[in-house]
Amino acid sequence: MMSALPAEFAFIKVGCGKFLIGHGPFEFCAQQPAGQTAFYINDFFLQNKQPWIVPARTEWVDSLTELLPAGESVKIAWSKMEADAFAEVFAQINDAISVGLIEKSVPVAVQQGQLVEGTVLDILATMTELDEPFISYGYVAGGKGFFGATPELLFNLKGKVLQTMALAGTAKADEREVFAVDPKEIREHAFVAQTLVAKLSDIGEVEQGKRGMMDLGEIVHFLTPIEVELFDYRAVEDLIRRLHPTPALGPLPRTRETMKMLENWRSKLECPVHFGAPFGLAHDGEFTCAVAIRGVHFSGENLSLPSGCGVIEASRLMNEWRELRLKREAVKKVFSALS
Ligand SMILES: C=C(O[C@H]1C=CC=C(C(=O)O)[C@@H]1O)C(=O)O
Repeated sequence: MMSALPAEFAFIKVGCGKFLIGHGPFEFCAQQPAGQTAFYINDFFLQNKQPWIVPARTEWVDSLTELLPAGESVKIAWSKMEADAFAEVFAQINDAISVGLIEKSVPVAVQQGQLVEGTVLDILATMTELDEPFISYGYVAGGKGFFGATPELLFNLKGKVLQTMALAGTAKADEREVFAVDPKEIREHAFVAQTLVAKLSDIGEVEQGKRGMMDLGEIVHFLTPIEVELFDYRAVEDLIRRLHPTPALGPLPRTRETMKMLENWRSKLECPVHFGAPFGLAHDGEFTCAVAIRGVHFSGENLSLPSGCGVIEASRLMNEWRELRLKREAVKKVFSALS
């Protein structure tokens, strides 16, 4: 029997499937609980010691709205986006690139908002329930949480078969022709694809697909599908640490030092801790892990709408600033109450 969402819940909907809802209270575990349905929810820097979350019970539903209370109207006071802090970080990334410390990093700009009327569940109730290639995800507990619809899969694992993708390079859909031949976008994408292949080549037989385009309506991205036949069975946690963050969300090269730089930039720009983090589900012998982008994060009445952009040597501040807005607008379109 279906029941209203409790104060603590997690959900995921992969592709054209149903929503799996995990109802709290949750049990938090350090290791993947064998043979049980469990969510994997960590922060971006993988600092959560108990990222495995076992719900008290789970249910599959066709639509989330069935579980949500009849929506109240929502009013949000959004702050104006100020470019100063982002411009400063952008300049620091440029400096780090020019002295050869990094080739790429991914700063995040955040629009802050204040919920003046309605609740976060009323926002969730306005979600357009998207199918492939989107993965819808969410986690709410203790008055805090986040939800979104991401186009980015970190990986899917079934037995020894791992599927992943390089997803990077962004344009407005009506600029797809010039995007398709833009050397800066192609290079930015290639960094991600090459890094994924390099990280996977020593643990399996890698098959890299052709670079294509993922069409999300208003936005397009470059997409390279990658499939790997692993030499051995591997723990999910080990694969997450190997792959996350890819240069779609993290620095290239990824070292302790470059991760620290990104941590400083993200905290200066008030990026929510779960933005860009792995969000997974282990169920029925399969593990699916999304990259938690294109969502809204909240704590009480305070909302954050983060978006990130890959910065390489050829990146220009104005273009990146526009891309960040494009990505925010895509989220506002999915959750109409945010706009
Ligand atoms: C970091 C985000 O997008 C990533 C996924 C696709 C394309 C991206 C890009 O072109 O920069 C980003 O790597 C975001 O949506 O906030």
